[in-house]
Amino acid sequence: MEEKVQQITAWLQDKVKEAHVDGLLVGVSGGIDSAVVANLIKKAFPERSLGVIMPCKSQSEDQEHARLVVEACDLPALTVDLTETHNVMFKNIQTQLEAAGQLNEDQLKLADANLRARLRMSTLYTIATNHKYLVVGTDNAAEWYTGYFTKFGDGGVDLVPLANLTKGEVREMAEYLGVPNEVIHKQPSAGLWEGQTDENEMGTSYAMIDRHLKGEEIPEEDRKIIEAMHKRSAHKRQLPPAPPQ
Ligand SMILES: Nc1ncnc2c1ncn2[C@@H]1O[C@H](COP(=O)(O)OP(=O)(O)OC[C@H]2O[C@@H]([n+]3cccc(C(=O)O)c3)[C@H](O)[C@@H]2O)[C@@H](O)[C@H]1O
Ligand SMILES: Nc1ncnc2c1ncn2[C@@H]1O[C@H](COP(=O)(O)OP(=O)(O)OP(=O)(O)O)[C@@H](O)[C@H]1O
Ligand SMILES: [Mg+2]
Repeated sequence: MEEKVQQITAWLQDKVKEAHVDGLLVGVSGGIDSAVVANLIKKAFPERSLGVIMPCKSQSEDQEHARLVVEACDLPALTVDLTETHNVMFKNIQTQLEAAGQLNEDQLKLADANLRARLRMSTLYTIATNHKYLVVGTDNAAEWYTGYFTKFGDGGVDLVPLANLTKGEVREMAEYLGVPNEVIHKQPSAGLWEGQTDENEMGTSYAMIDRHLKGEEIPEEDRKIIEAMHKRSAHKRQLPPAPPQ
């Protein structure tokens, strides 16, 4: 882990130099992935890194955990509450759809959730522009492979330092970096709706995805779910297609 942390830290420093920017920032949710990235950007740029905490109807426990994370690694942090912004924007869109007779109730929860992720992205880029920093993403190999992120939301970032680490390796790195225990041991959740956990929504577990990524045998049912997610999300890992010339 020591070597991996050093490699990623050096890579972050190279990327900032190449981009001629001044530093790095990350959205800190109170979950393990952003906790690890918070520690890595602080190591890479002790004086030029920032955490942004963006509650959006979030559970207060998550906010507490986010604070614990930034305090434990001494990362300066800003809090931007997006609850009101989200309410106003989502209600406005919903009203127009309703008036036009086009509202699809079945998609409401997902649309609401993805808007939160995209408001966070917009907030991070606004702050990044202000500071001349890059936006650092938190997707790990399991999320990247399955496309378990919002396109142009939490997937809309400049660098993805954990993209080659399985969820298990992220956990190991979190332990090595001294991420608070309560953050390491809670259920992974995107916090997109009440009671949501990643594993409930996906219908498989990070342990299974990790094993599949390492080339190990897993039950056929899990393999099918994972491969279907991978195929369905191919567009998220590519640039938007344009017609041939
Ligand atoms: N073939 C294709 N070619 C080009 N574009 C295509 C496309 N198929 C869909 N699209 C576009 O992509 C959109 C669907 O993708 P997207 O908007 O991402 O939405 P979608 O993949 O449906 O939902 C996002 C998923 O990521 C999860 N998530 C989100 C945020 C954070 C986390 C977390 O772990 O923290 C997890 C969330 O719970 C949900 O399951 C469609 O609305 C359409 O615009
Ligand atoms: N309330 C929030 N404040 C700031 N950033 C957030 C918030 N919610 C989500 N994010 C950003 O979106 C990313 C994606 O969320 P995701 O749930 O995958 O990661 P995590 O919360 O760090 O870890 P876990 O998967 O274990 O919950 C977060 O890592 C973080 O960068
Ligand atoms: Mg989370």
